[in-house]
Amino acid sequence: MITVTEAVRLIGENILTLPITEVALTEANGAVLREPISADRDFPPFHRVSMDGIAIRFASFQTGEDTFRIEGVQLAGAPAQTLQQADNCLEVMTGAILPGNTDTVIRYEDLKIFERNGIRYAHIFAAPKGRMQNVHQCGSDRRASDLLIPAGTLLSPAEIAVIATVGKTTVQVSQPPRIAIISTGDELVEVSEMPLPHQIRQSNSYLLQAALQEQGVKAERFHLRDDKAALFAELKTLLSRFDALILSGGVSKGKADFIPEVLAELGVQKLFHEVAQRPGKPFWFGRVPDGPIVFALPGNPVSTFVCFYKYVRPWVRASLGAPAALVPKAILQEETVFRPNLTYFLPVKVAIGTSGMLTAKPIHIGGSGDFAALLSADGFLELPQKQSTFSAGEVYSFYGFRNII
Ligand SMILES: Nc1nc2c(c(=O)[nH]1)N[C@H]1C(S)=C(S)[C@@H](COP(=O)(O)OP(=O)(O)OC[C@H]3O[C@@H](n4cnc5c(N)ncnc54)[C@H](O)[C@@H]3O)O[C@H]1N2
Ligand code: MOO
Ligand SMILES: [Mg+2]
Repeated sequence: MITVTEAVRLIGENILTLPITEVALTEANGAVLREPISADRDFPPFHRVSMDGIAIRFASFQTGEDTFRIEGVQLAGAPAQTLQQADNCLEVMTGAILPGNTDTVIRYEDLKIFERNGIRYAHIFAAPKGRMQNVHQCGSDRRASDLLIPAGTLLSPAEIAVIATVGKTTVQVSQPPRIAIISTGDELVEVSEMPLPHQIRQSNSYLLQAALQEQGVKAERFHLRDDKAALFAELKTLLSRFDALILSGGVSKGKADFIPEVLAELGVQKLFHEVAQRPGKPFWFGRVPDGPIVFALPGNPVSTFVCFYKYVRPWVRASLGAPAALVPKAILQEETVFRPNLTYFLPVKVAIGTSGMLTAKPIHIGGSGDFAALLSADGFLELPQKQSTFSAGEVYSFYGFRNII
């Protein structure tokens, strides 16, 4: 049996190198960028008016002028006009290009427009502070050809907006790994079926599929019976078709727990079996040398859940080439005692305390088969192996499974 730290290390040594694929920008959110994105033009690409009002020449104001005849209107999206007479003005709108021969914008709030003899004037009553007031100057944010987004960035709406503005309709990203999710067990029937008294509907593969979907991976689901020959034949095919298999069930000590044996016969090299943790102790991990990775997770649903969030999710991110996710700490709210010499993943409900830190309230569950209890939880606190009493106020790593922050 190995420690949680050791398991994390061994998994970290078996990260996939995924090919690059080109996707539509509209499909790229959440993907990992595999090309650098540079500015095609200056940001902003022209002197951009940033307030609705009038544009003048500052020099005219400095000569004592405070009332300007309005020559016309410069709207956003219209080519630049040029002020004809130095002591006149043009009305300008936010987003418009600054008209030629002007260098200062005064907001409508700081002036009054009046009409005399059919001619419109703007009288300003708040002095402009200087040249280029209310002008977002060409190139002041970024310069053409500046690197904007390095390869390896996990794309969020902020990056999508910038990629759009540089004119890319498609973008190179990591191709998601091909993953097969395989539930095993003769007691399991499909969701659409009516289970007999000794059967249950299988849920783990749906849990895993949904959790992978959140990582941008569309995994295929399979179900296999507890039959050694069938497991051998089916897993053989799946190993040839996928980059990784995520199995659930059949890895403990039962008479029908054939998975470790069958994987060994198929040439999957065991990297570890059994991790000093609860839940999830019987976790098996291995790899076909230079080939697919196999996560064989314990079948109890809470164990499958914990192993996914602690081990599989970070592995998917690393394989995609994304930086590791931040693991926040949360303040334990109630004393918790756990004596076995194992790391304990405690289901908790989190909130934000008065200090702004996450607080974690333990959720009591009826063992690792009680996955309905997770409906009240937000994630797990990792309580270290070396300790057995965990006092209220102590701070531990939190692995969340809800989009709440
Ligand atoms: N003698 C021992 N027995 C067990 C040990 C042990 O150390 N010694 N470990 C226990 C622990 S801890 C766990 S966790 C389970 C792991 O069992 P397996 O990985 O072999 O999984 P199964 O036996 O196939 O199933 C366990 C349990 O989970 C249910 N299950 C399985 N797959 C699904 C699914 N897709 N959806 C919903 N539920 C599923 C299954 O029906 C069983 O109830 O072993 C303990 N035993
Ligand atoms: O560790 Mo098992 O994973 O308790 O249910
Ligand atoms: Mg079993």
